[in-house]
Amino acid sequence: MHMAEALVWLVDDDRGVRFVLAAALRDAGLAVTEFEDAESVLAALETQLPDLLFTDVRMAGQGGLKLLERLHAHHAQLPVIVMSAYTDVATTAAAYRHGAFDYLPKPFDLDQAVAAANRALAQRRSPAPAAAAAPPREPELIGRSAAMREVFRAIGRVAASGLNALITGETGSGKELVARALHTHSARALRPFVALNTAAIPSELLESELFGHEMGAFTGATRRHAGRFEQADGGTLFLDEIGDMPLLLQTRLLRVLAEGEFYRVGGRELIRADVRVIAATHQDLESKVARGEFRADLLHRLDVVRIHLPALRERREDIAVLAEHFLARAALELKVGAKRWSGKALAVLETLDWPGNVRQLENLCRRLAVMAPGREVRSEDLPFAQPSVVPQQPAWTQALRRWADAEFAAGRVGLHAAALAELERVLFDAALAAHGGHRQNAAEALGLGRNTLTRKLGSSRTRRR
Ligand SMILES: Nc1ncnc2c1ncn2[C@@H]1O[C@H](COP(=O)(O)OP(=O)(O)OP(=O)(O)O)[C@@H](O)[C@H]1O
Repeated sequence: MHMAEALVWLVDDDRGVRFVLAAALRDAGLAVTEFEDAESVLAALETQLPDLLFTDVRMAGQGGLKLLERLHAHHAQLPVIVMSAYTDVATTAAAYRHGAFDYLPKPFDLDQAVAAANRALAQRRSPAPAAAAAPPREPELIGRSAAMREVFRAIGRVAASGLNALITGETGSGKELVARALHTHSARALRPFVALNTAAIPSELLESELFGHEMGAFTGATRRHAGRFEQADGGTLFLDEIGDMPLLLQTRLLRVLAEGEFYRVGGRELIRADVRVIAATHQDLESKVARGEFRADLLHRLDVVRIHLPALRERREDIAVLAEHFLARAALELKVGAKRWSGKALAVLETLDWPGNVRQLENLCRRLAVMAPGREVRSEDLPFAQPSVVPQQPAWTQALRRWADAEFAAGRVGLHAAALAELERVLFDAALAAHGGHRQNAAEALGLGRNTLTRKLGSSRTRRR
C-alpha cells in the first residue's frame, strides 16, 4: 500500500517557509529533508541525491542561483524548483537560464507548490521508468523476543477494534511503526494515516495544525488550511509526544474527542471528523497527571488500549535480527555492496545499552553499510571500538552503573561500602556454589587466602544481618 516515497530536498533560510512547505509536501506523500543553506545541500550531495529540490534564491552564504548553477553542471538530471520573493524578470530569467525546472514567486499557494513538485517528479520519471522502480517499502515490525511477540499479539487484538490507543516506550523504540501497523490492520486502512509530532511544532502553531484555520485567522494565514483532524477524516491521527501538549490544547483536544466536531481557528463552520486517535509518549503520563501537567480525563480517553514497547536493551534477543535486517536494507537503499556481520561484532552490539533504541541501531547500520571497509563488518569497525571506550563492558557493570546512578539520584550516601559488600557477597556465593561449599577451593578460585575468605564471609554475614 505504501508507494516508494520520492525524496524532496527543501532549501530556505526562512524556517517558517520550510515548515509550511515541508508539511504540504509531506501531506502529498513525499519525503522531505530540510536545509537552511546551500552549503549544507552541497555537503549532503556527496552521499545522496534527492528526486527533486526546492530552493530559495536569496540566502546567507551562497545564494540559490549559485547552487542552481553548480547543480546544473554536476547533477543535470535533478529537477530544481526555484522560489523567490523577487519576481523581477532578471531573477526569473536567471533561474531558468541556470536550469530551473520551475519558478514559484513568493508568497505562493501551497497547492501550486505541490502541483509543481508533482509535475517535476512526473517528467523525471517518465523517460526512465525502470530507474524509478525502487522496491516499495512497507515498514515491517521485526522482533522475536517474547516482549515483541506480545506487542504483535496486542496489535492483532486491538487493530480492528478502532479504539483509541496509547503507545508508550522510549524514543526510537518503534512507537510510530506500531501506530502505522494498528492503522494498516484496521478498517480505516484505505483512509489516511496522518502523523503529528506535538513536540516538534511551536506551541502557538499547534492549534491551527490540529484543527486548521480560516484565511486571515492570524497574521500569515493567507489561505484556509485544513488541520490534521480534517485530513485524517475516516482514518487515523497519530499524535506523537502527546506529553508535550500544552494544557490549553489538551482541553480543546479532549472536547473534540468527546464531541467529534470542532471549529477551525477563526472559523464559524462546525467541522465533523471521524478520526481514530493513536497517541504516543516516552514520558510517564501518570506522574504528569499527578503534577498537574496532563489532564487525567484526556489520558483516560486516549488510554483505552495501551501498548508498551520495551527498550531495546530489555529485549536483547532482537538486536541481532534487527542488525541483520537494517544492514541489508541500508545496502539496498544506499546502493552499496551487501555486507554481513561478523559474529563478534554482533555479540558486541548485544552488550550495548542503546539509549536511542532501534533508531540508533538503524543509523549505525546505515553508517557501517557505507563506512566499514570489508564485506564483513568486524567489531573493530564499530565506531566506538577505540580502546579508550571499550564497549564490551559486561552487563553487570552496566547494571551496577544504573544502580549507582539511581542511588545518587535518590540522594543516598555511603555507596562505596555498600557496593563492595554486595560485590563480595555475590562473588563469594558464586565461588562457594561452584566448589560445592568447599572454602579452600573457593578461595583459590577467587585468588584469595582461605583465612581472608573466612574472615570476609564472617564480616559479610554480620553485615547482612
Ligand atoms: N521492531 C522494529 N522493526 C523494524 N524497524 C523498527 C522497529 N522498531 C523501530 N524501527 C525503526 O526504527 C526507527 C524508529 O522507530 P519509530 O519512529 O517508530 O520510533 P518512535 O518510538 O516513534 O520514536 P520517537 O519517540 O523518537 O518518535 C524507524 O525507522 C523504524 O522504522
